[in-house]
Amino acid sequence: MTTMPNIELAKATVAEVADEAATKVVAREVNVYYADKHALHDVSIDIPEKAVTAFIGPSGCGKSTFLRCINRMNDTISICRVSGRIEIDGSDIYDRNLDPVQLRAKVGMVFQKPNPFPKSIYENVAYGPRIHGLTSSKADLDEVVTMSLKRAGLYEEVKDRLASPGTGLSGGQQQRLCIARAIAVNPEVILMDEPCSALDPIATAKIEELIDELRENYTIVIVTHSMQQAARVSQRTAFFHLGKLVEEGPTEQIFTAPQDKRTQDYITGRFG
Ligand SMILES: Nc1ncnc2c1ncn2[C@@H]1O[C@H](COP(=O)(O)OP(=O)(O)OP(=O)(O)O)[C@@H](O)[C@H]1O
Repeated sequence: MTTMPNIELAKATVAEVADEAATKVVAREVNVYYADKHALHDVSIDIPEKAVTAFIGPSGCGKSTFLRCINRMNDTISICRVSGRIEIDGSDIYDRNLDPVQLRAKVGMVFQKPNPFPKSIYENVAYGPRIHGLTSSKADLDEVVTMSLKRAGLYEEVKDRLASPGTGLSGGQQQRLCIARAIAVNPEVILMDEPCSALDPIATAKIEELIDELRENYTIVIVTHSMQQAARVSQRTAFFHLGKLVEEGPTEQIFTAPQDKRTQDYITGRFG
């Protein structure tokens, strides 16, 4: 049995959440190239609905590259080429007729560094619903903004200053604003690329709590450098190494009884 010191597992176990959940995202033999560099090799994985899946692994192993495949953010990198198949709810997201802008509303993304628009708190959240035509009146839009800020655990802190700039908030509040912005367009999947790496421990703890709450309504995939964080927030964990998905499974199993020696070496701190 392999154990990490001080590892505290997520409150909801896989048995309670992921095992019973339907599969939301299916990836089969996904390969990614940046020009001639083969960055991701034959990645196949099933990601369960309404659960948190963590991607872990040493720097440069391809975690972010694979995350970006799930909402076609790699399309924006000219030298990047993706092959294989990724389905969400059974539909091919690389279908030529599919509009990537619509896809990215359904599959929202939260980045490493909070990146609010240089606009008011209200406008940061209202922007997406407005451009996607999701609301029919100002009252509707107000309701979506309020609900999104509440779901992101930020409303109480900002309700009296919705017209103030989003960039004036603390780092942790800005990251929750970015989560509210993603939520406002009714996503089904939220991708988070190291969402706490620029935050202090208190702001990090708040985001982790929020991730646990959001799990009830959304499918969440999080890239993290912190194994403790993966253990605390996720029900499933996937370990990547040198562009390959080495092993994935219930988080508890990955951290206590990994099948592959590379996973074992990584989680016990032997490399990475
Ligand atoms: N835009 C890009 N252009 C060229 N190569 C890239 C690009 N993005 C990533 N790569 C390369 O692809 C490989 C995988 O990178 P990726 O950022 O996905 O890894 P990662 O596991 O997320 O790393 P980290 O933990 O350091 O963020 C690396 O070798 C990286 O240098």
